[in-house]
Amino acid sequence: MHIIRTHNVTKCFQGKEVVSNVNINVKKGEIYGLLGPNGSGKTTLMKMLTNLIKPTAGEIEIFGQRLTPSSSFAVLGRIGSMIEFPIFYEKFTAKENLELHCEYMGYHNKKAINEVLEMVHLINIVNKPVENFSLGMKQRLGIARAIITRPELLILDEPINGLDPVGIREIRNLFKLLAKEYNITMIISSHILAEMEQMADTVGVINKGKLIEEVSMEAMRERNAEYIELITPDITSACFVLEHRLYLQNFKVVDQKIIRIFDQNVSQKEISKTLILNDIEMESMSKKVTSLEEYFMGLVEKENQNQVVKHE
Ligand SMILES: Nc1ncnc2c1ncn2[C@@H]1O[C@H](COP(=O)(O)OP(=O)(O)OP(=O)(O)O)[C@@H](O)[C@H]1O
Repeated sequence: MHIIRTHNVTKCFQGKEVVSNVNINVKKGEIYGLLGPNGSGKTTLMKMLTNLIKPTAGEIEIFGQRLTPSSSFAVLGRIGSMIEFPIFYEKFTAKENLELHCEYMGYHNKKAINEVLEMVHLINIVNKPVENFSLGMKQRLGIARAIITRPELLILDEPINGLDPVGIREIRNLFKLLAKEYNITMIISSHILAEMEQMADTVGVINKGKLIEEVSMEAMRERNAEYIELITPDITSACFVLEHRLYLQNFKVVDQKIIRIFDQNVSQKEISKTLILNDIEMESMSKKVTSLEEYFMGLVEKENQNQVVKHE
């Protein structure tokens, strides 16, 4: 079941498209990572999901219902969000800010405030005015405010901004807990691939307003496997030997001379010995790995090149 689906959602500012025909599909209970460089349209998309701005075209479906200005109140009550930098009443304490939020949301559970402050590790400073908070502390308080009413869906824009490495780890673990124990669906934006890698179940890659890939992390990791690259002028015979002498099944010819072998249970030594025995010439053999980073950079660069070609 999908919690969010967008259908060709588009947003223009002063005639310029900053989000173009985006179709995302967020499944119930998953952490969906919206990954893209700065300025790629992540915040704008999230603002549309939370009804802060209206799409220029396209439709948004949340909890199976079309998002409209009139239907939105009931829907938005089931969503917790933090878009851009969280804003608070600076003179008020963390506790008072959360009390005000609960009042506004009609959520009356006195215990929830301490529980949630504990979850984001702010319990020791509940009575300090927010104006004394660092960016990271405000970010944690923003997360606390987003989760306090136990929403079914969390929409968080760059939530780890301003956190130090320890803070990042704590918040990451909190998100995983919320997804797993409380079955909260989450869409989280970031420009840091490594962060998404450790958290997300599905990743949507956005660049220049366009969604260029939506893929499960599991499928991603499979693509990311190590392989042995073999360069040989005798590709047909080499393939024959790999298949019928070494009984390999998972290899791919990538060009006239190059074979990539993804089978993990064969060594380079074994391959070269068998090729030599079968009189097959070999130019080189090496172990390689495509990192996720390379893969995503490749995607973004390809998209950028396509646009250059289109403009020429
Ligand atoms: N209200 C606005 N009026 C005009 N242009 C806007 C407006 N809001 C955003 N933009 C432009 O839309 C593009 C996408 O911005 P957006 O903030 O959605 O990107 P982002 O991926 O969230 O980036 P960042 O991580 O830097 O916030 C940018 O070029 C930005 O300048």
